[in-house]
Amino acid sequence: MPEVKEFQAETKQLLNLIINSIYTHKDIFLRELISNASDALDKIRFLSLKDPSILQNDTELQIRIDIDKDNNTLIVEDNGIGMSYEEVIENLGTIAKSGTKNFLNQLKQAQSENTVISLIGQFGVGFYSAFMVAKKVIVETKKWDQDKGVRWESDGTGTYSVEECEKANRGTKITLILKDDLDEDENYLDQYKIQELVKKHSNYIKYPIKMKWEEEVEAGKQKITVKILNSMVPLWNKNKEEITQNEYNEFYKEHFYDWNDPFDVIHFKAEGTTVEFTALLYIPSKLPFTFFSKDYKRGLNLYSKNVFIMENCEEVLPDYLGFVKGLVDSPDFSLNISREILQKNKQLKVIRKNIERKILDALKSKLENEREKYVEFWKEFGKVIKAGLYQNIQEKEKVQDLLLFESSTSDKNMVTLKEYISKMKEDQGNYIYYAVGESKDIIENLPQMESFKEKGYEVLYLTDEIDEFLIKLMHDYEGKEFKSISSSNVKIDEKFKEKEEENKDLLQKIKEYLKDKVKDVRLTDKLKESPACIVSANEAISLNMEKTLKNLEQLPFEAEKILELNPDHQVFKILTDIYHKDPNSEEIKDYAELLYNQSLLLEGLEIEDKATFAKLITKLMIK
Ligand SMILES: Nc1ncnc2c1ncn2[C@@H]1O[C@H](COP(=O)(O)OP(=O)(O)OP(=O)(O)O)[C@@H](O)[C@H]1O
Repeated sequence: MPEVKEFQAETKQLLNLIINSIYTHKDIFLRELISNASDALDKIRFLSLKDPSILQNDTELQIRIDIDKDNNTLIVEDNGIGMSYEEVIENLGTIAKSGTKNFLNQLKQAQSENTVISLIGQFGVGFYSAFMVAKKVIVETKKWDQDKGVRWESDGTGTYSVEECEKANRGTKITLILKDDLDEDENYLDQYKIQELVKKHSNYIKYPIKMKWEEEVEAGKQKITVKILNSMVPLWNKNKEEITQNEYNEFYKEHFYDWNDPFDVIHFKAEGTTVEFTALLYIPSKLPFTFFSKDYKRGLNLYSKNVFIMENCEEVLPDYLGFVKGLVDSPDFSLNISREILQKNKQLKVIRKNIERKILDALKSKLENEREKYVEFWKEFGKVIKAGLYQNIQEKEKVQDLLLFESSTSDKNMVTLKEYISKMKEDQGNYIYYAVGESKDIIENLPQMESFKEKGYEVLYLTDEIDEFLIKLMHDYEGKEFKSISSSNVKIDEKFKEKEEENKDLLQKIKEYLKDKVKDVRLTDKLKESPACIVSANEAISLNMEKTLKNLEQLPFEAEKILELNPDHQVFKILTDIYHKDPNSEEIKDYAELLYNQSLLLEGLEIEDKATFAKLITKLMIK
């Protein structure tokens, strides 16, 4: 006679909730049962390492799934370690986990199904999840060292029965008599559905998961074979030496939905640290087109001993490396890890740190050893890395050496900051000079570039909108300060100070004419060929930043401008002549307008009064 026993009070409550509150996510029951079977196989395999004879003649460790449509049942069976009578009662009648009470209290207060699922996810209901899909569950099990088997049966509503039984083979057979009201997409008697679930959640279980497979070979003729549903050996658990580049690439394309081969593969095992884990990471070669949209999912997939547990876990990947794809497998992850728990998890922080370092090392190595490939990569992902660095400027030290720039002396391989400072001229001072503009061409034609070229100082070309914001935030590299060539206080030579003094009155006059347009009019020694340029009076907001911010409608005011004149230019000489003849000459005003507007044009800025500018040019032409 079977013994009828009550479930422990907590188990009863839990079962009640599972049966009555969960309508979605039911698929995971199969993963839970397969994972338990795999654990049971691990245990017997472990014992057999010491004493192979305990396997007797049942040596192929495996999991079998059987579909019995006639009886509406699904069976998951293993030849693992099995359970004794006491163990069955202990394991399948109670919840031995600490925190059960607290968990159940929270569960009772949960308002929505999502909260219930999330809580259950955190706690892990394992075996009991079978009751999400089954109206009755029968467990027949035989422990490896026992003669008799045990049969356990329950409908999940309060009691279960347990009795000794005859069972030929070692291991556990779980029979689910499926609920009658399952949805159409919950057809667990369909071989394709089961195959899909196994592939999705348990593909890398290391024991074969076998199922009878029916196929129509000819019209009306069925063939039945036994199919192994899972691929078993996860690529990431193989030795690196055994994996070809092609295998790595195929795995990437299959799992991460990319047509292109990855730019780089990083595969490593971390042992001896506080957390043991294996990571297989891919740096794509092309930026996904959804990357900047909210549809793009960052993060790595998590596995625990080959069992898939979560997609796109953001916690293991720093934000600024969000384009990296891949997975992490750690025996330390709980199968039912939830997002809430993840955020507080210390192990994940360790993993994240390790992963970050490996990715940065890989990128650095590409930069050093395969420069051309790295330049290609940079052209795709540079913006992302810069944006990431901008948001986490505290990461500066780690990332700054990965940055590449075009510059006045670089070739197609561009230049790193390290290379820049190694080439600095002795009389250049402590400055890394940069120029901002929409393109290389525009920058090269900036009047301010002239004297830098002459002096042979390298100038970084900042052509991405984010560049100047980033550079300003970085402030310096290895103690060398970033300095814009358009900055109003860049002085290459001090000699011209006297000249400024000599021409004070003229400069004042021009300033009066340009009243609201400029904050100041000065002389500069930055110009060679050009008579004048415009710079920003404010170090914090340059003219280019003004342009960007205006486009984003982020800036309600204009950057204050300074007009700088080249005292060695013919135009300036003419101006001084006019001024000396007649300090109130109208012509000075015309020149002031022309120089100001011409400088705006060269900076790529709008001329405010185009008609007057055109008139002045005409006037000049017929003079
Ligand atoms: N197929 C099986 N073979 C042997 N023992 C099993 C099997 N399935 C379950 N058990 C035993 O029942 C226990 C309870 O299983 P359950 O799935 O509820 O929790 P768990 O596996 O310990 O935890 P979790 O599933 O949350 O990781 C297991 O720890 C195991 O001892």
